[in-house]
Amino acid sequence: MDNISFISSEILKELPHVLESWWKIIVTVANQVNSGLFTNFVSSRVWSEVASGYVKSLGHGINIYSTWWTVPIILLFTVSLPLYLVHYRTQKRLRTITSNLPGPSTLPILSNVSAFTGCNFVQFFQELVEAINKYGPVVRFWKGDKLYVVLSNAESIETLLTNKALNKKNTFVSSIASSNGIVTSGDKWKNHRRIISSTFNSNVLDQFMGNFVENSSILTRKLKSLAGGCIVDIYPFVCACALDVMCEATMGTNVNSQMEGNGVFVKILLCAMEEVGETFKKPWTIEDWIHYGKKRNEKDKEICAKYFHGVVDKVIEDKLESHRNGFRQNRDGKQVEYLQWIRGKEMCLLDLLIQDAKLSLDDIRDELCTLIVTGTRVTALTCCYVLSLLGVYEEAQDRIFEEQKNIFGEDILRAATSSDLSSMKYLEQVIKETMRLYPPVPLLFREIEEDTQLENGYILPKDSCAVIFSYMTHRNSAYFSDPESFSPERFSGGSHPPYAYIPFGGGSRICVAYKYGMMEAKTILSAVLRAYRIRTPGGVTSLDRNLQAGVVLTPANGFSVQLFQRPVSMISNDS
Ligand code: HEM
Repeated sequence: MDNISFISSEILKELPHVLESWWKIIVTVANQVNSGLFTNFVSSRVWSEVASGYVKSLGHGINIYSTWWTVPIILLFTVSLPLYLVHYRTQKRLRTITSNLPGPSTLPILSNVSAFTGCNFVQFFQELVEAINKYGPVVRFWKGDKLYVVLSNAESIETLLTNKALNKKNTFVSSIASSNGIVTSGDKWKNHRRIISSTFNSNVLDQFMGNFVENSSILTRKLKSLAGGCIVDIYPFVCACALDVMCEATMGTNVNSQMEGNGVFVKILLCAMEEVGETFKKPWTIEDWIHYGKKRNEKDKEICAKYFHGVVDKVIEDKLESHRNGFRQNRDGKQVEYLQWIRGKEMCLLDLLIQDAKLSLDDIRDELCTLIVTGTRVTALTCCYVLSLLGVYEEAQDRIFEEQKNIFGEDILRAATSSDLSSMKYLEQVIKETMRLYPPVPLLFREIEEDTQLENGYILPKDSCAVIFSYMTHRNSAYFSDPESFSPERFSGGSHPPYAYIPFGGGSRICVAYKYGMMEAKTILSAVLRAYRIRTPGGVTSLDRNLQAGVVLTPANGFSVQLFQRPVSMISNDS
């Protein structure tokens, strides 16, 4: 009896709220239908008519009750009331714990989805930035019953990244790379991370120099045809270079994407990168619906994935053959004895993965694909942001060129060595400052598996998801003076709280290849900047206006620069 009276008093208390929120939901859904967003989701003509009828009725004062679809609407309304009350009761604890978290007002059921639906990915990024500016460094968003807390203060980030119990990522899957290996958690992650770390461990990084130098030199030759002042998007060129480097490092095979620029392999890889971004860009809003819409392209994606996996599988099979025969081919094409090789330095990641008896063929292929797709893009983006900024801040570019001349002297054509890279102090500061302003991975996701108290008193409840927004942390004046300005010198010895600067993440899931990534970026940038002067006609505003955040931070309109060949060029004529 008590229960019944409790429920009825709850109903009475909540009734005005339910009525108001139901109406808001109807209006929001109807608007979305009318704007075509739901065309895949709500394909039935009846549904479209129902909802657009509502929109029309709202706008033009049509009497909605006189039309035939009033019956289903009333039915829906009646069903929604008890459903909403059940929802209200199950969410009570969560809502009480999180009631003090700042954030935009929410609609029941639709939560904050409506705040983001309909905006493109650039607008979405701007909305996110504005939310932090408005509500502060901790902002909550609801997507249905799922709570996302966006964090940008160094103290909360430290609490999260250093807590070993909180290292489960929210993963995103593409048709080429699944989320089974290094991006998962638990024992599988530990085992895969151990193997991958040994490949990119700082003691063995020198072995990659040949790979970096060779592919950077191909890049500078490819760019030659673009030099002379025309505006070009350098991203596809740098990406192809990073892809060749990555395939060589992980599989011991160069896929020659730079030399065969129209190759299917590169194109598919670029599509796969976009696809991961697409499914990710609106993580707490409409990704399920985007997935639904994308089902139409499922066949194409399957074909692409099949091709991509076919290339990778072929490389794996060749390697397995060498392992079985006791021989393998070294980089010069010579047959080397297996025992000699096992002690040698030429072990690529694939060799190590094959050696691990626990890994299946699918595991190996998955891991390779994940690394190729992720590692290629972030390194290419880092280089492109640096080049674009140097095209704006020409003094910094001059200073880098001076440094390069001091290191290479007369022999500006010489291949860089790892000791040259260590001497490129100013270039390193420029890369670090660029990654501060444009962190290639701007959002880190962590699934919260236990209630976690932050130092500022807020509680992240179990089953919520923390989103670390490093882009905003890096631009916080509490950690960096004059944070919007480009000032590489700040990395010449200045200090900031450790978790205020996290371009490679932090804690147990810090980037497994960050030293390798820095070396690769330095080698590529050194080669390009010794050969060309860069200018960025649109300035930083064109970059900033078009930023979009997904798995990675990219400008929607690419990286448009002008290249001018330097008088003393390292480019040979045999391109
Ligand atoms: C300069 C370029 C790079 C940047 C800025 C970068 C950034 C990052 C960041 C921020 C994370 C942490 C993600 C998180 O905590 O959720 C990460 C993780 C990771 N990165 Fe990098 N990365 C770079 C280069 C690379 C390269 C070249 C590879 C591949 C060889 C790579 C492989 C990985 C892997 C496998 C992880 C996951 C580690 C784990 O979860 O245990 N990264 N990277």
